[in-house]
Amino acid sequence: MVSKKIAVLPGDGIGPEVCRQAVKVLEAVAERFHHHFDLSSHPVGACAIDATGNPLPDETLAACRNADAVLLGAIGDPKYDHNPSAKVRPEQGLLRLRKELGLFANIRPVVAYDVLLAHSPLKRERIEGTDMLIFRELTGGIYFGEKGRTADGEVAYDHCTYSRPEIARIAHLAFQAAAGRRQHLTLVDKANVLETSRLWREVVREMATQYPEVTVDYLFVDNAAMQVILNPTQFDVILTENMFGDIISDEASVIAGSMGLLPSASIGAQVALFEPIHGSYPQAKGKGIANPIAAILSAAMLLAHLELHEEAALVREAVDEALNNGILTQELNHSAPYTTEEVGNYIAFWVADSREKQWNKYNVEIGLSTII
Ligand SMILES: NC(=O)C1=CN([C@@H]2O[C@H](COP(=O)(O)OP(=O)(O)OC[C@H]3O[C@@H](n4cnc5c(N)ncnc54)[C@H](O)[C@@H]3O)[C@@H](O)[C@H]2O)C=CC1
Ligand SMILES: CC(C)CC(=O)C(=O)O
Ligand SMILES: [Mg+2]
Repeated sequence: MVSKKIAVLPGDGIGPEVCRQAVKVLEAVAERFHHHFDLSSHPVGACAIDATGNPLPDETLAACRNADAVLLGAIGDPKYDHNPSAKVRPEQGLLRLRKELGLFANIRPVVAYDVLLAHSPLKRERIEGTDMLIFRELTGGIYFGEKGRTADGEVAYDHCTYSRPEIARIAHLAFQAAAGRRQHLTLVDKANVLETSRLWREVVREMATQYPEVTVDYLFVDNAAMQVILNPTQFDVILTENMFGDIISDEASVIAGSMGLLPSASIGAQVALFEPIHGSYPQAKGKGIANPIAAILSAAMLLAHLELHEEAALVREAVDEALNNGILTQELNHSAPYTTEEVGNYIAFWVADSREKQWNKYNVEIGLSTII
């Protein structure tokens, strides 16, 4: 039995709906394994602005610092997206949270599920077998550089800066991951144009001598954007800066079949945070159509981070079971879609119950039930 404090930040739009399913699955894990998860909910994003005027209230940040792990839904609201002059924005809450917690590495696994190959608009033979890990730098680059306007408002700027230590710390993680996988790392940059990208290349090239077993490729981001959907099986670990990683990973979700399938882990020096790669998908809010699997797989990554590997494997197994049995939301199951809640219930039930199910199946298969 373990006892863990998990801060839950549902956020905006579909965030609360998908988070609820992930929490249900964590509760099923706690029940199954007799763990104690202290799950507390805190506002971030637009809902936090509405309640307090601050997209990251002090209380929320303190709860995250105090927790063993953080689970986040998504932030963002059209009332800010459609108001470019808004001074306080939901995204500032998430960016500040990442910075305050020192979450410099965002890890986004992308796989092509056999059972969903037909759901991707991409050709089956191109994507079959895809298994890549994207390491996206998360606390630097253009998202965090100085931004502003000239006095007359006619010129705007967003500065992109990277330091050698900022690049080195995530590059080490990516090399280590590659060493434990298929020993292949691709740095995605724009070194033909950007000075920051040239520094990324320099650092990675030097570091490569420390990881002789890892083959390193260098790819310009425009070419990478094409290669990721043209020939994704060539990639093992992709390492890239903040904005390129944001864009490339949304694109890569087409391989899996839906944005609603891709989880992520953000790690750094302190507490780690887990969130789906998608946003608050406001068009779907309250309709019960959002896919909760990205959030549930983020919870599985959270469990693995807490060294609860058997528990994480069970959640992934339950997700596979849902995929294999067509227990899917409408973007993946057009003919007989399940709701967000139904998919969550199926997975949580499977987690809570799977051992008995396997045991019963085992009994029947070897005839134990007739012997005993
Ligand atoms: N980490 C975060 O909290 C993020 C927040 N955002 C914010 O979210 C808001 C909406 O941004 P968008 O650009 O529309 O991106 P989005 O990721 O919310 O939605 C883009 C599209 O992806 C699909 N999608 C997303 N989540 C899905 C799910 N769970 N199930 C099925 N399909 C899903 C839908 O087709 C949707 O139209 C904005 O305010 C934006 O700033 C965007 C990205 C990340
Ligand atoms: C909403 C942004 C701050 C970031 C984003 O799109 C992401 O982290 O995927
Ligand atoms: Mg994004």
